[in-house]
Amino acid sequence: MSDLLQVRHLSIEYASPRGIVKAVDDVTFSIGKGEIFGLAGESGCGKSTTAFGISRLLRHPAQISGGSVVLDGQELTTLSNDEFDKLRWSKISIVLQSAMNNLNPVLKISNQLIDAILAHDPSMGKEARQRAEQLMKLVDLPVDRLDSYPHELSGGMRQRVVIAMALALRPSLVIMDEPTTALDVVVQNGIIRKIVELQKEFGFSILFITHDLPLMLEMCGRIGIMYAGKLVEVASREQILQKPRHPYTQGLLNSFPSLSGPKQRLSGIPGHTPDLIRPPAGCRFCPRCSQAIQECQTLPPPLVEDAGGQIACHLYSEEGIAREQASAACERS
Ligand SMILES: Nc1ncnc2c1ncn2[C@@H]1O[C@H](COP(=O)(O)OP(=O)(O)OP(=O)(O)O)[C@@H](O)[C@H]1O
Repeated sequence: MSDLLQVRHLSIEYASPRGIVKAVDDVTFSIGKGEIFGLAGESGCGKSTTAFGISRLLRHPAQISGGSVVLDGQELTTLSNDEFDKLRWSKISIVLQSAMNNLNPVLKISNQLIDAILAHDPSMGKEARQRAEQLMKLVDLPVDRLDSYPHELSGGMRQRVVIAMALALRPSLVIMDEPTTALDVVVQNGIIRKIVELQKEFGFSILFITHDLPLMLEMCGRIGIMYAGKLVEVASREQILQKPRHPYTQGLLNSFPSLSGPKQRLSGIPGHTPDLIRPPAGCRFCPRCSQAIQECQTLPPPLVEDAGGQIACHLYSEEGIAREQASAACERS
C-alpha cells in the first residue's frame, strides 16, 4: 500500500503562562492510500493537536515548531493559508466530535452543503442542489431535511450531515476526531457502520481518533499509540491485540473490558500523565512503568521501525534485548 500521508518529526507547542507545552513531540507516522489508521491514548496525549496540525486548524497559542506533513506528495506545512484552503474539503477534510462545531447554526443544511460544493466548483450552479441531495442519500438522511436548520436535527442526524459535507468533494483523507463520542451507543454504531461502508465504497483514507480503544481495534487496520505527546508504538490491529509491545499499550489494553473471553479484573495504569511543560528527562512513561530499566530514567527512547511496526521503548532496543537475555541467563545459572 503506498503512503497517502507522511507525518515526519512533527512537533507542536502551546505557549502558556507557565511555559511551553510540548503537546506533540517528534511524531512520525504514515497512512496508506485507502487505510483506516487510528490514533489512541489517554486524554491530553496530543491526538487532537496532531489532527489539527495536519489539517491547519491550530489556533493561537499553538504552533508547529518542527517537522513536516506530506499529503499525496505535497508538503502542507509550508503552504500559504490560501493554498491550503484549496485543498480543504477537496483533498483533506475533518469531522469533529460535536457537529455543532462543523455546522453554522444560522444556515440551513442545504446552504451549508451547497456552499461547500460551490466554493470549490462554482461552475456546478444548479447541479450543486442535486449533488447535496445525493450526499443526503449517501448518509441515509431524508432529502427534505436539507431545508432544516442544524438545531432541528438530532445529534446523530447532524453528525451524518457533517460526514456528508466531509465527503462532498471526495477528499483522499478524512480526519475523524471522536466523530461519535457525543452520541448514544445505538446511534454511534449506525454511524460507524456508515463510515466503514462509505470508506469501502470510495476508498478514502481515514485518520481516526478516539478514546474508545475497543472501537478503534474494530475499525482500524493499524494503530498509533500516543503517550504524553510522543508516539510510543505503531502496529497492526492484530499485533496490538495479540502482542502489544510497549508497556503503555499493554496498560491501555488492560484498562478496557474485553467483550469476548473470560472475565478479567481490569488493572488500569497507576499514576498520572506528566506535565508537558517539564516532561520527564528519559522516557515519558517511565514514572508509571512497571518494566522500566535504568536508561528509561535518563534517555528518551527513539521511535524505531522494525518488523513489528514502530516502537519507542528501551526494552526493544538491541541493547535492551541483549541485557534481558543476559539477565535471564544469569538467573538460570
Ligand atoms: N490552548 C492550549 N494551551 C495550552 N495547552 C493546551 C492547549 N490546548 C491543549 N493543550 C495541551 O496540549 C496537550 C494535548 O492536548 P490534546 O487536546 O491534543 O490531547 P488529546 O489527546 O486530543 O486529548 P482528548 O482526548 O482529551 O481530546 C494537553 O496536555 C493539553 O493540556
